[in-house]
Amino acid sequence: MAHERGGAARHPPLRRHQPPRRTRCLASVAISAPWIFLFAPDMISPLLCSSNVILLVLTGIFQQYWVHQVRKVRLQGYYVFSQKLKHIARLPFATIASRTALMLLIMVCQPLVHILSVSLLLRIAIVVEVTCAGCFMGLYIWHIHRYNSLDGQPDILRSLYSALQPSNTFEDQRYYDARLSEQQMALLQYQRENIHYLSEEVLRLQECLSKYQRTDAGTTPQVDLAHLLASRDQELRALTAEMNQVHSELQLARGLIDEKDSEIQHIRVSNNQDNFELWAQLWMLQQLWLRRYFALLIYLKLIIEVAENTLGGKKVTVVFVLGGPGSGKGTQCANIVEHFGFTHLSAGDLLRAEIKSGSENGTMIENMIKEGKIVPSEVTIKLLQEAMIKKENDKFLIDGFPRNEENRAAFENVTKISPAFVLFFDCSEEEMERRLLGRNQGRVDDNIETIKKRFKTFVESSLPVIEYYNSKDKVKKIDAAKPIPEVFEDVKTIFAPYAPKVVFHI
Ligand SMILES: Nc1ncnc2c1ncn2[C@@H]1O[C@H](COP(=O)(O)OP(=O)(O)OP(=O)(O)O)[C@@H](O)[C@H]1O
Ligand SMILES: Nc1ccn([C@@H]2O[C@H](COP(=O)(O)O)[C@@H](O)[C@H]2O)c(=O)n1
Repeated sequence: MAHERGGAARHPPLRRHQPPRRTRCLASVAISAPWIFLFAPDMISPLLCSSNVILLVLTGIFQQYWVHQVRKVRLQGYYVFSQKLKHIARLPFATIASRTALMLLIMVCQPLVHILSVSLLLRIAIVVEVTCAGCFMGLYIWHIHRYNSLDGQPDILRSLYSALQPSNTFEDQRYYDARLSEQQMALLQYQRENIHYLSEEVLRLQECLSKYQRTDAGTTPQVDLAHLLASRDQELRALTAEMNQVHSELQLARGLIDEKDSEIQHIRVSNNQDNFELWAQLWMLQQLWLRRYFALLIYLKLIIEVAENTLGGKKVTVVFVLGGPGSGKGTQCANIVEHFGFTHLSAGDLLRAEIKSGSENGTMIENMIKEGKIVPSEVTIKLLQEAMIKKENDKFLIDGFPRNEENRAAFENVTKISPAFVLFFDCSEEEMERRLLGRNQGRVDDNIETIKKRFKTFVESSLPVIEYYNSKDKVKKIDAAKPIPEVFEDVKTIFAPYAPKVVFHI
């Protein structure tokens, strides 16, 4: 962006303007009039006055042309510079107008003027007038020359926002109070269009959000989970496609501007002003696309934010609790629930409940558990999603999940939920084995044969998942070999940010 603008700024389209030859001729005639008309002294004063009036008219026309040029400088985005030029462009006309008025006054007051002859006074007036006008013209030409060698960037954006900026100095105040140029107005118009566009997008977003809202006061949301997730995925895909399209259109616009930049360089030599207009249009077009592009990026960010870590219309916090079998995950989760208000979802418990419910997957799950193997992800994820939706809470401890890479990837893909962190209970196999054999809860997998298989599965499949989250700096490791209360002290430190807020009742 800066490149394009800079490029354009390096090749300003204005050319240096000389005062028309006619004006110069008239000025010389006016200066030499008193001497030309020596043979007819009575003619000098009226002739001087009339030539001055003609000069005034011509300067007026010439001023119009300059003002038009200044407008082009402003349109190009050099607002401050055009403000300076605007005043200078008016000075020659103002000088000639005031001198003409003075000359006419001298003529009218002729009988009262005794100090110097009228003719001499007129000559002095015209010399001063021509000198001043010449100086101002020179100043204008010098400024134009400076402008043509200008390497800065247009200050249009500064002037556009100037009205919104607080100002301290008087100069600033004058600058801010200056009337908005047409270019500024155009940019404001584009901003308005963009705001309109954004508000439409916000409405669309709100519509999307309403789908996630609960429809009754009960605990069960009236929304089909699969449909909800599918439509969210579709929205994301559509938006990404739209953004890609806008991006390619933006590239196209940039390409065109680059092309026109080189043309403008050529035009600068040939003094063709038409393509400058084209450049201005392209610059505006690029601005439009850029604004649209950024608006889309913001929109995309919003959508992603909405899509991520959302379930049944609510933002959820998920903590994965991992560790070897018997490391004490379930024991500590119960404490966390009590102290920090989380909902505990044990993948193993959900699978065991599924067996008990007599579901068609029951036998398969039971066999997998007996073998210490990991049940296919879709079964476990479905159970977890259902459990999460059923609960009112928005803070979940997911215990014993993800157990392998497939579990992890599938959960993130399907739910778009990533854990706030992973709580890892680190314990030796000897200690875990001792605890499992002493658990005495009648579990089919708490026998030495299955325990050995479960340890193997943990090392081969679950540890890589912990490694994965560790590489993302998400693992909080706990020494789980310590006694239960000591382990919980460490756990408490980690969960301190999730402590329920103390409410003071008056
Ligand atoms: N820090 C500890 N010190 C001693 N015993 C513990 C400790 N933590 C838990 N235990 C005991 O070890 C046994 C297993 O604990 P727990 O069920 O919490 O482990 P787990 O990690 O959830 O196991 P699994 O993965 O098999 O479900 C329980 O009998 C429990 O009372
Ligand atoms: N994500 C999971 C979690 C558990 N399993 C199976 O359940 C068994 C018991 O799990 P615990 O967490 O209670 O120890 C486990 O050995 C697995 O067979 C699973 O498949 N997937």
